[in-house]
Amino acid sequence: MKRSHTWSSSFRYAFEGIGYGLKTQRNLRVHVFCAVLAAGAAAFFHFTPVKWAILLLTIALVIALELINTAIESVVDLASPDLHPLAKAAKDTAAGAVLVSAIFAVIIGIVLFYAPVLEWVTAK
Ligand SMILES: Nc1ncnc2c1ncn2[C@@H]1O[C@H](COP(=O)(O)OP(=O)(O)OP(=O)(O)O)[C@@H](O)[C@H]1O
Repeated sequence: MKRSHTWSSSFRYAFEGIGYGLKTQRNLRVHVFCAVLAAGAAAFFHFTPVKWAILLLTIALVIALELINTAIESVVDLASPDLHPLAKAAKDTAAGAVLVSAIFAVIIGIVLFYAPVLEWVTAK
């Protein structure tokens, strides 16, 4: 395959990868949906720049790990179409990385939103 190293082609391939992930991975679509909801709520509660930074970093981490997980799944399926304990280990640990980030994202979400939601509910 001919390889090109221009900036525009690198971006295009990266966006093709994101598109592939969105098309094939339901979990990635769920993460993106939750990220949009969280960003909307952050705008509603007028998050400070620091809270925005924490929220956006958390969103980026979960989505990036989901994309890496998809990449690992593809490589494993290519390299080991038959069952193999190392193929299982690769897929399961990659999935574990996504799970760890998702669990901590929920905890961070609670920390960030608890006070403003409580204030909003009690002010009504
Ligand atoms: N080649 C393999 N050898 C051994 N175990 C495997 C192999 N492929 C998959 N598995 C096991 O089956 C599980 C499910 O794999 P499967 O390929 O169905 O889904 P996935 O690609 O890991 O995830 P997703 O459903 O998000 O695409 C893996 O987590 C792993 O435990």
